[in-house]
Amino acid sequence: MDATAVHAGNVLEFVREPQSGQTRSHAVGPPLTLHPAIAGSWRRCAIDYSIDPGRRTYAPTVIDAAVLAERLVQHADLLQIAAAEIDWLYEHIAGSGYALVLTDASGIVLYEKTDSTLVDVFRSAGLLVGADWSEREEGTNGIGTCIAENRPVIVYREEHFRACHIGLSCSGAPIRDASGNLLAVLDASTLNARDTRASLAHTMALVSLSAQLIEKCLFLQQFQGETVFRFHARPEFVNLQHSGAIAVARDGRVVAVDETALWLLRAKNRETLVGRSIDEIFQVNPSDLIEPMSRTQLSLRPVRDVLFGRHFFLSLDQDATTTRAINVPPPSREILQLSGAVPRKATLSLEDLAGDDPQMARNIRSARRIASSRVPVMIQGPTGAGKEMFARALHAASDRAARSFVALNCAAIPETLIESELFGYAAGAFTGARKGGMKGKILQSSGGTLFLDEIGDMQLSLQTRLLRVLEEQEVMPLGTETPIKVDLRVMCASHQNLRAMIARGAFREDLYYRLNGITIELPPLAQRTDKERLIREFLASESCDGRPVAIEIDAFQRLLDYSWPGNVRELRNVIRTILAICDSDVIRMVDLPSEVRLCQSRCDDGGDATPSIEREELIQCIRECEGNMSRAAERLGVSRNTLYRRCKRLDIPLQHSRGII
Ligand SMILES: Nc1ncnc2c1ncn2[C@@H]1O[C@H](COP(=O)(O)OP(=O)(O)OP(=O)(O)O)[C@@H](O)[C@H]1O
Repeated sequence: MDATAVHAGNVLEFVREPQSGQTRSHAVGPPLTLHPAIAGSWRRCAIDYSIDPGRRTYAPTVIDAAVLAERLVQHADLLQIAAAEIDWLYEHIAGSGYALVLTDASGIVLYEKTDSTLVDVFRSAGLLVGADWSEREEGTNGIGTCIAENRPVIVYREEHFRACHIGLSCSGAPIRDASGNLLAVLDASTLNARDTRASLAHTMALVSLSAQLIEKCLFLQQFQGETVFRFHARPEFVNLQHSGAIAVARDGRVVAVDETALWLLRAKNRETLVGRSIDEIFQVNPSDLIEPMSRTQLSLRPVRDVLFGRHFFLSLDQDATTTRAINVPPPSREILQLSGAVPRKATLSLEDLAGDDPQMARNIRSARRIASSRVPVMIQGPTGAGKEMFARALHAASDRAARSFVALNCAAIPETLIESELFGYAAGAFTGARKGGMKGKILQSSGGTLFLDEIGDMQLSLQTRLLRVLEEQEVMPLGTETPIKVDLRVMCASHQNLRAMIARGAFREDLYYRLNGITIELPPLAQRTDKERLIREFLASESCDGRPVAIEIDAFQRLLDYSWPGNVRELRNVIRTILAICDSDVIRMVDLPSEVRLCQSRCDDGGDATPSIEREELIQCIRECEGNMSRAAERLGVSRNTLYRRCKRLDIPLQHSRGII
């Protein structure tokens, strides 16, 4: 017998036959309980590579320095992105005894990050730049086995084939290129004997998320300057890590898709998508899609996929042209101390929403004027911009404030249910109806306000019935014949272009005019000039333990510069997450979610549209302060550094002594 895998419960015995020289294995002792990936790897180690599992003396195999230098150059793009992500991940698991390792597709370590106190221990375990962790060299391990299996793999202590590695527990995840080929492996290894296999599942999840993010950044970098669409079933997730990415050539043909896109579209492999025209994947007109979206980059477009007809939101990627220069600058230690925590309000008033954004101020002026009238209000704006919030504030400012505000999201409930939800029904109106019948939303809102969210999703037949209710101010629940008088005030919201829907016959023109007494256009967050105020307010109101919040200027600036495709909702969620995970007194760049942190700030590249209103206001403020930048900064509630950065981003020329030239 040449080899016995005794260190994992006497599972396999490997025997080399003297005549043929071949190795055979057979089970001994308890039945085989190894994970299939580990069992497969052991087989390869024993049979294909003839590795002796018992040898305890160990020296890592390290490739020649010149070859290593070549590989580092070859993988420069990968390294730039991955190093930033690994450093971030490391910050979050620092002190827990882990080494984070990036290898190329052959298992050669290109980058590692280790607890400074454990550097020597991990080095002697072989986790050092240049070491070869292929399965052929080191037997079953988190890196080599991940490469061989081409999937995420946990290798827990005795599951390592070579006895010298059984102190290690490793979680390795593959990083693939845009064609789906293995490019690298990200691995987290620990020598901590207290970690269980179950606890490694959490590490594996973190490592897999980081690997996915690196993949996504590489994908966007590779297709920078080309048309890249991001999509997801939830609008808030578009442009985040969880969204799918599709690169499309000028003729509308798909050039590449990432792993998430495959998964979201339930495609078996890339071949089923690459080479097809985009309209064979989504129900869209390719020319419609690319042109208008590039003009209004922030808009999300609802689409359905051709194969299953499922809803997605699609957006043109805005960062695809900026990811090349991902360089995480050394964090500035300058800190912004914000005022003490402010209690969160359930409903904001129109005054609360006012801020100092000119468009919002106009909206609020219009809203106040018609607050107590029956004038129907149509609120338009991208997802998460605060349409419902605005409607609630308007209701609270009206003379109906003491009565109910009843909301119905026409996109969130099946078409078949909208009718009964809206109009209600009498007892026994249909099979399955509630015993006592149901008071519909229209009746519930009588005397108060009915808010119909995503009105564009209401089917035409219901639009006709709704129109009748509005005209006659009476409703007839299903299964009844007596109309009930109602006192209706309707507000609607939509992120769709209802006029375009009218042109296509998907929305009734007469209903549109009936609902559209005044239009409130909510701007995307990225275009609001009071973004800074909102960030400050969220940092104060979302701080759960009531402590005043402090944040590094650079992190604050990154929050200001991010494009916020999910608008105010996304901002609020991100700040909630930051406050929940930040365990020090100061929020730092590493506490920001990867999508925000890794977005190349617009002030760095200057490539985005200059918001002229912001520029004008800044110039005005500096002039009013006679060029005194400290005073101007104080007046704007920002640091001098932030003010200078903004001037640079908005291309405002300055003279050191007198502010604006
Ligand atoms: N001005 C604001 N101040 C504080 N929070 C806000 C503000 N605007 C929006 N929010 C928050 O953002 C979230 C999303 O707002 P809301 O639901 O009103 O957006 P929406 O435009 O109606 O979104 P959707 O199109 O997805 O229905 C809300 O939970 C609210 O807490």
